[in-house]
Amino acid sequence: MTRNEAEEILKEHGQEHVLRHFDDLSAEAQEGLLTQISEVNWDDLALAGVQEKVPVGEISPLSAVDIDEINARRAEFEEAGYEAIRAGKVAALLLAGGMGTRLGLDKPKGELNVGINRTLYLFESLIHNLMDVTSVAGKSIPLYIMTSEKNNDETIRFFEEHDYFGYPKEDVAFFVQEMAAAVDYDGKLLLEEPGRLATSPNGNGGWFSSLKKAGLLEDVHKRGVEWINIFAVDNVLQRICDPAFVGATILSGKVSGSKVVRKVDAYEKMGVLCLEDGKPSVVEYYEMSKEMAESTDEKGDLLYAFGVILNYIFRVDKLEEIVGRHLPVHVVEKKIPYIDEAGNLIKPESPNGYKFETLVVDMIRMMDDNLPYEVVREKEFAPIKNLHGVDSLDSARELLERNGVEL
Ligand SMILES: CC(=O)N[C@H]1[C@@H](OP(=O)(O)O)O[C@H](CO)[C@@H](O)[C@@H]1O
Repeated sequence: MTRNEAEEILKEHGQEHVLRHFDDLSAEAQEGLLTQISEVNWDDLALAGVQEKVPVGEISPLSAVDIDEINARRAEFEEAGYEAIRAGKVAALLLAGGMGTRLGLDKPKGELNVGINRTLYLFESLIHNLMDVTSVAGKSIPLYIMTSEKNNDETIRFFEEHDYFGYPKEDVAFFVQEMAAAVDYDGKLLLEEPGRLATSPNGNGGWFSSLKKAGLLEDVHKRGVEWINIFAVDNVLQRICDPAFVGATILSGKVSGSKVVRKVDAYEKMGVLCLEDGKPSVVEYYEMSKEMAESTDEKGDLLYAFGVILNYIFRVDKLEEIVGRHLPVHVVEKKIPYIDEAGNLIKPESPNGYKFETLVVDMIRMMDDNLPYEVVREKEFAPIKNLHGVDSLDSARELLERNGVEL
C-alpha cells in the first residue's frame, strides 16, 4: 500500500491521526505501518462499542457422556483412540499466543514456572502430559503451536533452549496467530509506537484460519492427520490427545468433541455447553442470562451443568468446510497501552478501548454436532488465570500436588 492509498483509506474512516508521525519514521517503519494499515479490518472497527448481534436461538440443556459411562466403556474408547493415534490421524494444537502479563511475567504465558522447589514450566508440563500418551502409543503426535507476533520468536527460542523438553523437534511446528488493531472508546485506532498500530491477537477463533494461512494445512494433509485436539496453554493438568476422549468422539460418529467438567456453581466463569435450535453450542459465562445460569431440574441440579475446559477435538474435513465462514466478532474492553498526541507512552490503569476477537466457542455452533465428554475436574482442570485465588497459580499447584506431581 502506498502512502497516498493509506491516506485515502484513513480519511474515509476518520483515522488520519495514524500518519501523524509518518515523516519522522525510518523507511522500514514507514513500510511496516503501511502494511499494518492495509491489514486493518474496517468491518470490525465499525463494531466499536457494540457487540455484534449474534442471533440467539432456542436454548435447551445438553447432557454429556458422563464419567460413569466413560469408565464403563473406557477400554473400548481407549482402543479406538490409540488406533487412530498409531495410524497418525491425530494432531495436537496448543493455543499459546498470550503473554503472562496478568501473572507478573513479561514473557509468553507458557514460560511460567509452576514449580516450587524445582523448575517446571507450563510448556514443559504440557509437553510431558502429551508424552504420557505418545510413550504408550509408541508413536509421536504432530504438535502445532500457535504463538502471536508478540511472543513467537521468544517461544521458539525457549523451546530450542530446552531442547523441546524431549519432544521430537521434527514433529513440532510453530505458526503465528493473526493480529487485530485496537481502538479507543471513540473508535480511533491507537498507536503503540509512533510507527505502529496497537494490535493484539485476534482471539482463539482464528486458530484454524491462521494455521491454514501459515501453509501448515499441507503438513496436516501430508501426515494424514484427520483430527486436531486443540488446548489452551493455561490448564496445566489437562490430558492432551487423551485416547479415551479421541476414541469416544470417533466412535460417536460426531465431527467434534469437547471436554467438560461439572461447574462448581451457577456462576463459575466457564463457557457452558447447551443446545441451540437443536445443535450443540457454547454460551460464554459473560453472555449467559441469570435465568439460564441458575435454572435447575426437579432434583435441584443445574440444568446447564457442564462447563467447557477449552480442550476440543475437531475433524479436519469439517474444519475445512467451515473455515471461510464468518465468525461473530466479540468486542472486548481492555487496557491498551498507547502513545498520546505528544508521543508519550501511556499505560492505562483501567480499560481505555476495545479489542476485537473471534472465539473458538462460536466454532462449536458451526459444527453439525459435538460430543460433550465429562472429565474429573480435580484430575484435568487447573487453569492458571491469576496468581492467587480462584483458578490461580496457587490453586493449580495444590491440584498438581494432589495428583502426585512433585513441585
Ligand atoms: C473463548 C474461550 O474459549 N473461552 C474459554 C476460556 O475462557 P477465559 O475467559 O479465557 O477464562 O477458558 C475457560 C476455561 O478455563 C472456558 O470455559 C471458556 O469457554
